[in-house]
Amino acid sequence: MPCLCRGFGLRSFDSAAAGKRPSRPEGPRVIEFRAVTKRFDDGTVAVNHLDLTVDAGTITVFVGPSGCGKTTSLRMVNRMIDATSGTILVDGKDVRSADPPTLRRGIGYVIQQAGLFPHRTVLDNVATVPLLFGWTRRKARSRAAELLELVGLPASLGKRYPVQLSGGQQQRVGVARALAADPPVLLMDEPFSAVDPVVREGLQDELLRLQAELDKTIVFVTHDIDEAVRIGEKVAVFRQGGVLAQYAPPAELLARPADDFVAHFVGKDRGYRALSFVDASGVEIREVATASIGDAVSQASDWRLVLDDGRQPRGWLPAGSTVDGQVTEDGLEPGGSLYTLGTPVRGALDAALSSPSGLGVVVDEEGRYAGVLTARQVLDLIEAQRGSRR
Ligand SMILES: Nc1ncnc2c1ncn2[C@@H]1O[C@H](COP(=O)(O)OP(=O)(O)OP(=O)(O)O)[C@@H](O)[C@H]1O
Repeated sequence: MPCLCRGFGLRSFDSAAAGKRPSRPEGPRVIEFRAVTKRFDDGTVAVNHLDLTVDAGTITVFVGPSGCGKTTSLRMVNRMIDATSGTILVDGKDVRSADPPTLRRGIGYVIQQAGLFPHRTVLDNVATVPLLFGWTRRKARSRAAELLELVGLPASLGKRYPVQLSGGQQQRVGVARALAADPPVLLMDEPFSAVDPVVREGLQDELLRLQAELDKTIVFVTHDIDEAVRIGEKVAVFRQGGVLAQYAPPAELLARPADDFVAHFVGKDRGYRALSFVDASGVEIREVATASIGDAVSQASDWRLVLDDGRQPRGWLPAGSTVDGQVTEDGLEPGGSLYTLGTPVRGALDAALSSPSGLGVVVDEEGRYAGVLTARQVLDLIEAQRGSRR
């Protein structure tokens, strides 16, 4: 998908709104929690002495079991909840020194099930904040249309009401609405938890793509560790009582959990999942005999990979099989997963293990055959990398 955000970044928004609100720094902002505690009136300690720095321009994920203080921590940043003690700084400024509406103008907020206004069209939902800033209706709607495009929604959906959208589409609208003021900080509270796993993965990819273009400081709350390690550059694992158990990049969390609680929380197959963060560029791929649909192959003495006209893999011709005449789709065994060059080693291992020939098929970014590799090669690489870390 082409970059759709060019030309309507912060500057264009500010200039269009010139005179309507004070200017503010442009870059992403750092968020610091310093000894932050939240005790509710009934005595519940939701967050207990939290010390944590969210780096500017990163996606940081708060994860942990239900009731461990993730949402409370998030809401203290935009002062929907005030801390009992300690300090939260956004770009070095104590959030308590800002009045909440002004503070929230620089902090987008996305919640589960999008929280859209049901009686407003999709376009008007997204245009809400620009209208609050005093833009004309026409200009606000045109900005909203740009944002819908940015989050991958067709313009035709703008006229619908939220109830007429799928869950995934509603979430995209929620993200578009939160981006409308081009805030440097984005808080996202379980934004994708109400949609099915496939849609959810698409939304996660979309968020990563958006972030690569927009460079926000994003704090993302989830109770799903897989989501956390997929999108987080750093992950904060909370335990009951609002205590921070570990704060680390995903690879470190999986490889070196701080204690039994974190080890249990990140899951029993964490060793395998950690392979998502291991570079596979050291694996040497090799050639294998190939054929095309329609080729005449009298006797296949070894596994042969069958490619289509565009050199994309179609399946395997089993070793020892005798083929009379041409290679046809019917004579093929379905291939395993494909490993795309330049992606993590987990995909390479999966390609080898899922291939009927035992040879994992490697493709380039366009999906064209590039070579094959074995599980043994991948395991040797993993061992070598472990050895070099010791
Ligand atoms: N207004 C309140 N008054 C009293 N206790 C509260 C209040 N809001 C939240 N809590 C309690 O604070 C603790 C932390 O709640 P919080 O919503 O931050 O957890 P969470 O980790 O986001 O949970 P979940 O994953 O279930 O959303 C919980 O024990 C909750 O019951």
